[in-house]
Amino acid sequence: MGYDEKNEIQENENWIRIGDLKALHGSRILHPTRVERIINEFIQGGPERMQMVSDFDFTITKQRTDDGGKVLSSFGIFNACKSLPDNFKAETDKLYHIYRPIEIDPHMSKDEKVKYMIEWWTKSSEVTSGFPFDQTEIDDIASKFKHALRDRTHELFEDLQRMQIPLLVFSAGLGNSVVSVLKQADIMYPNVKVVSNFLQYRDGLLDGFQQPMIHTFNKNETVLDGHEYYDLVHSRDHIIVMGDSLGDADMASGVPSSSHILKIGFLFDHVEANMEKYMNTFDIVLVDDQTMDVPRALLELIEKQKLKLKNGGSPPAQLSSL
Ligand SMILES: C[n+]1cn([C@@H]2O[C@H](COP(=O)(O)OP(=O)(O)O)[C@@H](O)[C@H]2O)c2nc(N)[nH]c(=O)c21
Ligand SMILES: [Mg+2]
Repeated sequence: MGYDEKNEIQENENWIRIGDLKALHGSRILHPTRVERIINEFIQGGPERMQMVSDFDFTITKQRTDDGGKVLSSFGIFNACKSLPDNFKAETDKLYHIYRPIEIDPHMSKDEKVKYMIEWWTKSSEVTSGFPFDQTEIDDIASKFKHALRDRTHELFEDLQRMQIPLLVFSAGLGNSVVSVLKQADIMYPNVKVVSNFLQYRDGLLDGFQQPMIHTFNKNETVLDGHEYYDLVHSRDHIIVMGDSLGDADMASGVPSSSHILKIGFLFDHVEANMEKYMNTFDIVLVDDQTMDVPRALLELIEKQKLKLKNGGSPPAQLSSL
């Protein structure tokens, strides 16, 4: 059943109009009435019902930096490590050129792609084996990218921590790089969980990635089955999903069907060619927005309402920047 039909909450004097939300003024929204309704549902449900799920590469990191510097992906950070054997780069490049076109092939179905993606991650894991490797190499390179996080990422993570809202950072990339960037940026708070591919060691040598393998098409909450994180969040049915790739929009599939999900998509490349697909996939499309201002504005509304209820009256003045 579509969200519009449910009409669970009533419009009242606290109803927030989407047109009044300054943070959304530059965004593209296909179904504003639906988005307005979800936002109001989130506000009335409060932080206790919220969870956030975010992609890492080019969602928590920027798609474009102020100085034009390239931002490496989590796999890119690993590949830039100096001690990797000579044949490693050649082999991973070869795999990339075979499988990346399949991953983004608009003519192949998702079901057909899955087996190729499993093949890619499996071969990549095999190549990442049999040589010594020290995590400090990743840390040295990752330290350069702690400044490439979207503007106000620190504030967003602080908001989530203060409101005790769990954040799942989902990456089909390399978890060691993701965690390293977040730790060095001092935002790896206890409410942040990274689900990704982590390096595994055997007898002091690399032994591929740990299970379960996270690839482009299982990057969603179904892989959390049996995971302790699932127990923590499965009752939180108000979900903000953030991503920069179309596949990121599915990251919350696997949560109960009654959940209300608001998907925010960051669009940067080939804006005109991609716009229609992004608008059909994400509820809110942000074009070349290198900040966390929109998710923060939503959280601010939720927090403001909670404080208002607590104080039994008006919200405090300092929370009225919207
Ligand atoms: C197995 N493998 C996958 N990728 C890419 O890494 C991406 C990670 O996927 P993601 O976590 O969805 O991040 P992103 O979409 O924000 O980048 C995939 O979409 C693949 O294109 C890979 N990239 C590199 N450099 N090396 C690899 O071995 C490799
Ligand atoms: Mg991404």
